[in-house]
Amino acid sequence: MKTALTIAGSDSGGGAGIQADLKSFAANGVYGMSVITAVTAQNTQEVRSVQDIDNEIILDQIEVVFDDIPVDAVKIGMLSSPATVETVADALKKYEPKHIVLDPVMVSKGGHHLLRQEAIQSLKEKMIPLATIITPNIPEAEVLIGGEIVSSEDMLSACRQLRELGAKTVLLKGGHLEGAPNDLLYDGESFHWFSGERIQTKNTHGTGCTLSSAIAANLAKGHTLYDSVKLAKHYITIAIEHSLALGHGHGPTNHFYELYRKAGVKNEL
Ligand SMILES: Nc1ncnc2c1ncn2[C@@H]1O[C@H](COP(=O)(O)OP(=O)(O)OP(=O)(O)O)[C@@H](O)[C@H]1O
Ligand SMILES: Cc1ncc(CO)c(N)n1
Repeated sequence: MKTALTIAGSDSGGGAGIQADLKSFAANGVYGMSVITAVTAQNTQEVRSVQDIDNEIILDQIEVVFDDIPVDAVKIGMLSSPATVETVADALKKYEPKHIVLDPVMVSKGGHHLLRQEAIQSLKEKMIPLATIITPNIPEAEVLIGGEIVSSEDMLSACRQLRELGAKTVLLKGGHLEGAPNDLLYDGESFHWFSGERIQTKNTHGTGCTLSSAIAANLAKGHTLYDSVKLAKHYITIAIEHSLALGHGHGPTNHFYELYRKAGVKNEL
C-alpha cells in the first residue's frame, strides 16, 4: 500500500488540519501518517486557542517516520511559526521525499492567524522552493505575491509570480472569487483550468486541507500531477456536495469513500 504523511496542525473539531488530511488520505486509498506542528482548540465556529509543538518533537516525529516507513508523498499544512517552517524545511531537505504538496495555510475561515506574520518570509524562502506543488487560495496568493487578485486574468499572472517563488507547480484555488470555483494549474509551461460549479453551502470547513491531501494521496499512488489534481478536484467537489451540517458554523467536508466510488471515479493505476 502507498503512504502519505501530513505535517500540519490538529483541529479538535475534526474538520480541517491533520484530521481532515488523514480522512482524505484514507478515502483516496493510501495509508496516512502524521506529524503534528500545533494543536488548535477549534470547532466549526472559531479557533479558541493554539499551542505550537516544540521543534524538537516536530523533528523527532518526522525522523521517526522517515527512518522506518516509506513515505510516498508529503502534504504540508499549518506551520505556525518561523522556527517550525525552518525545522520542517531542513528535515525535508534531508529526506528528499518524491512529492511535497504545500498548502500555505495562513488564516482560518473565522479569521484566526494560523501562520504568524513573521513566518511568511521563511515560508517563501525555505518551504516553497521545496514544493512539488503549492495550493494557495486567493487571499494566501495575494499575501505571497503582494498584489490583488480579482479576476481570471489576475489568476494567470499570479500563477506566474507564484511559480517564481520556486515551486515546481502552482494550483491557485479560485473558491474565494465570485462565481464558479475554478482552480488554475501552472507548471511553468502551460495553464490548465479545473472548473467547478459553486455548491450553495456554508459547510466548507477544511476544503483546502481535503483538496491538498487528496492531491498528495494520488501522487503517492503514482498518478501524474495533472491526474492527481483532476482526481482531487473531483473528490473535493463530492466532499462539499455531501458536506455535513455539524456544529453552528462552517460544517466539515464529508470523506465518505463509498460516495467517491459510486461516482465512478477510477483512480487505480
Ligand atoms: N462552494 C463551493 N462549491 C464548489 N467548490 C468549492 C466551493 N468552495 C470551494 N470550492 C473548491 O474547493 C477547493 C478548496 O478551495 P478553497 O479556496 O475553499 O480552499 P481554502 O480556502 O484553502 O480552504 P480552507 O482554508 O477552509 O481549508 C477548491 O478546489 C475550490 O475551487
Ligand atoms: C489546524 C488547521 N489547519 C488548517 C486550517 C485551514 O482552514 C484550519 N482551520 N485548521
